[in-house]
Amino acid sequence: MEVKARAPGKIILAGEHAVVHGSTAVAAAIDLYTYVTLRLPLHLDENNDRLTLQLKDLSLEFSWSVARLKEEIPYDDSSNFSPSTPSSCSSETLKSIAALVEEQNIPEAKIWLSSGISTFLWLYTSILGFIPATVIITTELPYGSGLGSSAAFCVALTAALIASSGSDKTRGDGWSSLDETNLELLNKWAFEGEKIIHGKPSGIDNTVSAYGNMIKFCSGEITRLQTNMPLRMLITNTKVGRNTKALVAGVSERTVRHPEAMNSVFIAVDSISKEVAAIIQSKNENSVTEREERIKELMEMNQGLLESMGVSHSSIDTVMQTTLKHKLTSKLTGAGGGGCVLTLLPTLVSGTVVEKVVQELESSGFQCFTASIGGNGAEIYFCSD
Ligand SMILES: Nc1ncnc2c1ncn2[C@@H]1O[C@H](COP(=O)(O)OP(=O)(O)O)[C@@H](O)[C@H]1O
Ligand SMILES: C[C@@](O)(CCOP(=O)(O)O)CC(=O)O
Ligand SMILES: [Mg+2]
Repeated sequence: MEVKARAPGKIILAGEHAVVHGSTAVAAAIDLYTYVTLRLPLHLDENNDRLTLQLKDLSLEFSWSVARLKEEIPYDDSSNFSPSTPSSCSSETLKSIAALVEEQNIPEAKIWLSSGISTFLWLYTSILGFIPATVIITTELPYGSGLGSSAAFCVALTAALIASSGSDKTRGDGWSSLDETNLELLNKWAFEGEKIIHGKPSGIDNTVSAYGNMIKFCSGEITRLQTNMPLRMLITNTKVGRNTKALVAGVSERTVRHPEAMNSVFIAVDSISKEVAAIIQSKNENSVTEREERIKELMEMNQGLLESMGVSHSSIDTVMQTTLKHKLTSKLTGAGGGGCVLTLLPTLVSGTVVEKVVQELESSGFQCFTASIGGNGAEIYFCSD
């Protein structure tokens, strides 16, 4: 049996990092996806007892004997493996899983994949149990750049696992969404996966990847945003590698050192995000240009506050200065420290200006692209046997 799933990356328009500390944030899905193909054998075969993970874009394959996974990963014998009860990975289990990942001799230059592979083993064995399969992953998202590759990976993988474990294998034509109950379940499991990669995620990335569109998010509360405002963003990847877990931990450490000052920052971010959400949703009482001007100013303020949290980077400053020369406003998106930067492209900005900005940014070694904002969330596809 073969099931495919896909889940989108995201941009955070306002509120990253502060959202981990209870502030509101606004995020939107983008049309860049992570795809998972899950192949389960039709009949269990004694000669094939392997769980294989192929990361196609990286030409890497990892494989474990299922019997060995069962020996090493603690599990509760009394429970039927069931996707219906999301639970956290204990530190004891994570330690055993990390040892299984370490044995795979991941190339040193790709060691950042370890947390993703651990997450794979944990989500797979928790949801499907110890059965052989081949799982193939491809992605259109850059890894570790602020566009939510970790969440798209967790969401797409969980969607494929839930789809293949469930009784409801409604075989619609092409890609179809999950029903509300499964979507909620998927989101909970994906959040548990994100915890292994991020340490202390807010849950905004997995939520927007699972549900799609545009959301306002605060302490796990989700508001789906409806908008008729054409929002165009240029995305610039500084290609400076960084790691969300370390950046999130850095902000928490700063918060311990300066609780009052940082809490004031988080309160300010909360107001900014709420205002961004209100502008995006407002129904034409202001012209698009006026609304864009207000969003521009709020992005500028949000970027200043992200700088005060210590998550910006000289490469981000370069993007800011380059775009500002053309009167365009930018802010980092995601965890910062490098990664991707968003630049608002107002409706009235000319194509020539955009071309010029892109040319300048690319001559500094950055990569620019646009993505469509606010598309579908997680989807599944049952392939005929
Ligand atoms: N397709 C994938 N396959 C395996 N691991 C992945 C994949 N995508 C993301 N990851 C994991 O997520 C990590 C990147 O997540 P993170 O630092 O949160 O950045 P972002 O989510 O912004 O891309 C990678 O180091 C890897 O462990
Ligand atoms: C910094 C943060 O707000 C977003 C991280 O996004 P990304 O992993 O950099 O794509 C963390 C979180 O909300 O979990
Ligand atoms: Mg991430």
